[in-house]
Amino acid sequence: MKNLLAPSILAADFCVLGEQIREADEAGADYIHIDVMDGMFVPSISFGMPVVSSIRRATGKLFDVHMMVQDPERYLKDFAACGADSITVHAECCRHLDRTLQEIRELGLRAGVALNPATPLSYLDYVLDKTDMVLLMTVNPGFGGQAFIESSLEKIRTLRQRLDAQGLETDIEVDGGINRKTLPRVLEAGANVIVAGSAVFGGDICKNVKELKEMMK
Ligand SMILES: O=C(CO)[C@H](O)[C@H](O)COP(=O)(O)O
Ligand SMILES: [Fe+2]
Repeated sequence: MKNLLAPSILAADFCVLGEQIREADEAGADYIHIDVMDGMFVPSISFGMPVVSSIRRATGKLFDVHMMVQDPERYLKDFAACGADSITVHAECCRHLDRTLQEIRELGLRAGVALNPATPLSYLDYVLDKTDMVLLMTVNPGFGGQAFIESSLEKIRTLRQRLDAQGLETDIEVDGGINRKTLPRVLEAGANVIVAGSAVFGGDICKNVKELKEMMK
């Protein structure tokens, strides 16, 4: 499977957001990871549709929208209209996960399901055929810059084994605490879409993207 790097703009300098996204794009980022937080499912509030529309002008790279939002089905059409290419919803937030995933695909987007660190993989049992990507949170969602949760490794490994056993090439995305130390470990466990916030935007963006991409070859 192809390994892909998805810099999380939550860690960017919002004063120069477009420029930093362009820098990450030109250095070789594959996706742009966009964390939408509602202050309900997670304590923090980040940004919404107007910001996504604006930054759409900065890059043609795939917009990977991670919705940390209660009842996210309320906003699917809006984010599709703003330029999202992929929408990932938390299983913990959806009363009708199967329907929500279908709606995302009907909008012509890639559909993702996110699981918190404490949420079991069994939440995926009956929706894998409607899921393009599983996002395994490797920190508790809500903030950037947190430490990687070790038990995630076994969860990634188990999920990859289950997908392989079913002949599925579903992407496994990991999000939270990914850096030069944890990256080789999550890749080895079977993750292939790598979100990195502080490890990309904390410091020299171009150098960080290039080094992380090199480690993913
Ligand atoms: O979804 C998220 C937080 O809920 C972010 O994508 C994640 O925290 C990335 O930040 P870092 O790489 O600094 O941990
Ligand atoms: Fe995220």
